[in-house]
Amino acid sequence: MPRQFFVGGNFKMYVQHPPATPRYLNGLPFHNGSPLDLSTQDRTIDQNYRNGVAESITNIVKNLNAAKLDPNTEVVISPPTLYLTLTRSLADPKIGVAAQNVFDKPNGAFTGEISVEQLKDTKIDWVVIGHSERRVILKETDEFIARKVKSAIEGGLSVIFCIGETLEEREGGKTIEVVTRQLNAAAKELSKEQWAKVVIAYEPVWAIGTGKVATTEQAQEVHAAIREWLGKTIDAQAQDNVRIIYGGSVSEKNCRELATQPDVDGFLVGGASLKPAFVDIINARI
Ligand SMILES: O=C[C@H](O)COP(=O)(O)O
Repeated sequence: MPRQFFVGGNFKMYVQHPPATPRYLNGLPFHNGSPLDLSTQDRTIDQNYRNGVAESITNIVKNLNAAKLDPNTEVVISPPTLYLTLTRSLADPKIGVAAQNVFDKPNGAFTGEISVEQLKDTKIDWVVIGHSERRVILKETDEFIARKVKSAIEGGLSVIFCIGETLEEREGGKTIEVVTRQLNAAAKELSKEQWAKVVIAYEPVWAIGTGKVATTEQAQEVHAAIREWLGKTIDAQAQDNVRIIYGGSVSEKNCRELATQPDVDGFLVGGASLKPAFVDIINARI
């Protein structure tokens, strides 16, 4: 059976439409691990904040509910934690909702964390784990991420498991080595059957939020290598069935060509998922 096309929308911590260039850390523009020149700051973020985050998320979800979406595409949106229940209550039941993070422990004194059970209790069925913004900025390790993937699946969640190399690693010819290391960490924790609950998101860090999308050839090459890894390390069923989606500056302009690649089973969209053009990306195959 062909793999169902999958499009995830990661709203990150954006308050509405993302700024053209930077994201912010400690009040400073921050971009893929490097501070940015303050003169590039896009001040629309401040204006958007005054619109109200709940209001903007409500509008995004209502637009999606009203849009004509490809019925063959699975759609999952991922708002900031505070807005998960609002999003779940508003979104059409056929649209999935994902948390952007979860902790690996089931219960206890872990200030600021959220558990798998708490997500399930609020009808959240998906979680994004291993995003490079958490790997790079918050220093999450392969092993910690793998434990979170395991806890999430054992608790009944499905996982969008993000992997990908930095620019330095790509330029050093280490892309496959890096994604293999990230995948191997998860393989140590998961049973073969548990891979059925995983969507792998290949997101080259140098393409995230930069406007620099991987070429179709670059994306296909890494996706094919991941699929080969699934066959060799997990089993033939995982190789055939696990969806491998691409993330990194996906837009309504580049999605159609990327979607023609045999091993690109969909997208994880950041900035563009907050814009009306997200519908075009969901409909990339029609
Ligand atoms: O989770 C989504 C990815 O980080 C891609 O973000 P982006 O589409 O803003 O480049």
